[in-house]
Amino acid sequence: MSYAKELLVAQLAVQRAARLTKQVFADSAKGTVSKSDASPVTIGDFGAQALIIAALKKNFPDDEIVAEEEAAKLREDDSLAEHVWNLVKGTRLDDEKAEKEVLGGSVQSKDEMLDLIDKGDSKGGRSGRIWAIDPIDGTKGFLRGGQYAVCLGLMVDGDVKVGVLGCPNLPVDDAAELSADIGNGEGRGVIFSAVQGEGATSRPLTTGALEEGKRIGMKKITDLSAASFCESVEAGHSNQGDAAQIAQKLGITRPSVRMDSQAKYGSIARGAGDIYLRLPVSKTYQEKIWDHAAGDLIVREAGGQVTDVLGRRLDFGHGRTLAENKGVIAAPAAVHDQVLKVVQEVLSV
Ligand SMILES: Nc1ncnc2c1ncn2[C@@H]1O[C@H](COP(=O)(O)O)[C@@H](OP(=O)(O)O)[C@H]1O
Ligand SMILES: [Mg+2]
Repeated sequence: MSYAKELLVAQLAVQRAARLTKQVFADSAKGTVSKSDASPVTIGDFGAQALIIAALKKNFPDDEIVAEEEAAKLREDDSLAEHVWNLVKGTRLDDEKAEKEVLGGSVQSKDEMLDLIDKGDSKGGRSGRIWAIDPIDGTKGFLRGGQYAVCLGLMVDGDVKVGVLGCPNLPVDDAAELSADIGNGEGRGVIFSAVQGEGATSRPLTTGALEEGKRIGMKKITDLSAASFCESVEAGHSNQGDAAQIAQKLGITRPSVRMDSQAKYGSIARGAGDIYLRLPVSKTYQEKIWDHAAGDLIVREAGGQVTDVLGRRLDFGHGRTLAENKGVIAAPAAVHDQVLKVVQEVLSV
């Protein structure tokens, strides 16, 4: 089974949505809609979700979609909806042909936009074709002026087949050192992609699918003490104390790099950094599939292994959440077992 068309549509959809988010990012208020500490939201989340779903519905009308946002807030507040609509109708790819022939052109009206946003309400599950969308992953990073990612994955019968991550604030250069710093914005913007069984690639976000991607691969490390690892900026998303103990037991001396969003998966997949740990803080939190689907495939296709802290593969067929998993360990396949063992010692699981 070839997923060439799905990959092309996903890359162009992410490229166009990322373009919308960049406009919001450039604004000092960052389009904040809600500052809720648990899950802040910006107008960029709604706009990017509408544009991605428009492209998916045009090309794959029967596929289901699991997306993070819903339009209820916009339906209650027309000036907010108008604001999002202005962004959505004004955002196109430079390539007119791709915009029209692949993405299906613009959304026709504000009402259509609201309906599209609400098409991301699938329950997910173990059968059929289901897309997972996180329009702005790492919203807290976005609001701080840091890293964020536009994320899209296709699952078929619960298995991720296509993954695309648009990271507007990561360096284009795959050889750049691991850092969450966005500098002055020069040389930034990369899109990571993978298709199951076909490897992972990166290319500049601005050229999107119009240019061949470059193969990426995880760093080959044998000595774990030389590894560098990354984790969430938010202490509420991943236990940083446990991570420090794990690093110490592995003999890692370099401080962890803290970075928001699935940009962490993309970074280690291209060998900028080696290990991504996401260690449960609360016993009850269930990870969301849109926070991991694309990254999980990209890392595995780049030569990595991704499991939870109990060593189980992430189960994307369970529904909208990874209810059957706890935490995430992403590392080069050759050393994943070693890392897992130490994680389990420290967490006593
Ligand atoms: N208590 C918690 N534990 C783990 N992840 C959480 C969490 N609360 C929120 N998140 C998720 O963490 C994501 C960001 O991950 P990271 O810390 O790697 O940047 C958020 O995505 P959004 O920013 O799309 O809401 C959100 O879904
Ligand atoms: Mg997210």
